[in-house]
Amino acid sequence: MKKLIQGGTVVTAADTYQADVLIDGESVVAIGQKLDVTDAEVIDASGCYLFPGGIDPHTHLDMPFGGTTTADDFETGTRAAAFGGTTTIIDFCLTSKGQTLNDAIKIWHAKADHKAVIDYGFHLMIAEANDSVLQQLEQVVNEEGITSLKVFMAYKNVFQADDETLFKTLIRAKELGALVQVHAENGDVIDYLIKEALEKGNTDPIYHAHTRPPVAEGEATGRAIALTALADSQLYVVHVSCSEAVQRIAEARERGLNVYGETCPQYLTLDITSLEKPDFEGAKYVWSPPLREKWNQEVLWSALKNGILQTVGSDQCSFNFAGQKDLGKGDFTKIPNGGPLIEDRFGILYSEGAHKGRISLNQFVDITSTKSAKLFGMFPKKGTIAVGSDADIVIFNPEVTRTISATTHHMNVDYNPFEGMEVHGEVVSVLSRGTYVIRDKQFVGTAGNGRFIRRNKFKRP
Ligand SMILES: NC(=O)NCCC(=O)O
Ligand SMILES: [Zn+2]
Ligand SMILES: [Zn+2]
Repeated sequence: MKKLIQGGTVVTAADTYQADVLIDGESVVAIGQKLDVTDAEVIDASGCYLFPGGIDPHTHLDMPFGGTTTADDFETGTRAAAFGGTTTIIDFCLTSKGQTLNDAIKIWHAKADHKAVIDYGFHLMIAEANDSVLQQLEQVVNEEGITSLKVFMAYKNVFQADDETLFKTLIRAKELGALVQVHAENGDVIDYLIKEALEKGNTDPIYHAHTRPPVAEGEATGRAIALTALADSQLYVVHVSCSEAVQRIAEARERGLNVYGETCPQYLTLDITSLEKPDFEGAKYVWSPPLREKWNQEVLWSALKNGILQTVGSDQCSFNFAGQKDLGKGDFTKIPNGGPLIEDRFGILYSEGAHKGRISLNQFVDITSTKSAKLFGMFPKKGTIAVGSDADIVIFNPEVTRTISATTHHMNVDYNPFEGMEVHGEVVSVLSRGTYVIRDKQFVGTAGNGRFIRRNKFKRP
């Protein structure tokens, strides 16, 4: 049966207007004032915004990391994402040296297919760029629809790749029409600083931050940009945390380079002091790059507002405090890096961004949905509310305030880094390709209903 959403305010990256939205099957088929439809289920959205479903461009679900595996898998993670207003995620498919890319992708499909409750795509990690891998990439991009490739410049002896690998990946990506992503921190320098800290007996969580200084992020960001310019390619810097990196991206964009950047809710709202919490609680706040001095937050907000950074990803990478984060008691290097954010990314951006006037309502949509759809080859099927687009729609009540807590969140993890934070606005219902996933704040979705998205090649937005 068709669905007619009545009385809501449609918000896209470009416009805000009152209209009814008619859905037939998986798509939006009409938008207009007082649509005259008799054979549709009517959904009353009076007083609510209708946002395009959020697109989270950065998640790690069911990922082995730091000697353990993330607490959320594709079922719990995508369910929590839907509760928070996200209808599409792009997860990072890991690879290792010697493994064929196809084998790695098969493993990631086995984790996701039959489990995801919302749509999903994959980015592909590049561990090495030998002739075989570079040749296999043709099939990955052209047939699998995996059109973004990730190179880690940090995590020495784990994921870190060298500059040759990054440079070759940039050149191949340009040939094939893929976007290269980097985790930009200087892993060699960090490795040195870590050894020095441990030798001095500095083992508490705060030393995670002290051994990963902003200059290590700024340097790697600048280096990745320089290699991108040399390769005449395209680059997306993930989880930008500090002014040093923002400056490099701003300069690159001013020069007309094809360079984009993402930040995350934690860098916009939390700061380095959280790592000093007593009783090892600082471990809950261990991300790489680390939380920074508070003044960086306003730099990041204005970079979002001014279009220097384009997206906000959750970098969802959840580990329980008990039994996982505590692997690093007595040695901060053993704390699994990452946190649970897939559920709160959208809501925090609305509340701290649009509600507080740091970004406009349309920018909120652009940053949480539209730009990711454009950069990652899904627009206009995803990322907007328009005739012909997938009916991925969030019905959002801006009038309510609520408090974030691990006791009420839906992620499979025993803490929430934003515990006690009051946020404005609440997701009421979520439709994924025309089907309810969340209805009146209750989960009504089905594991396996999420569809793998073969994405289009990179096109400069
Ligand atoms: N960011 C983080 O601390 N964990 C997830 C892995 C990564 O993105 O580097
Ligand atoms: Zn990273
Ligand atoms: Zn990540």
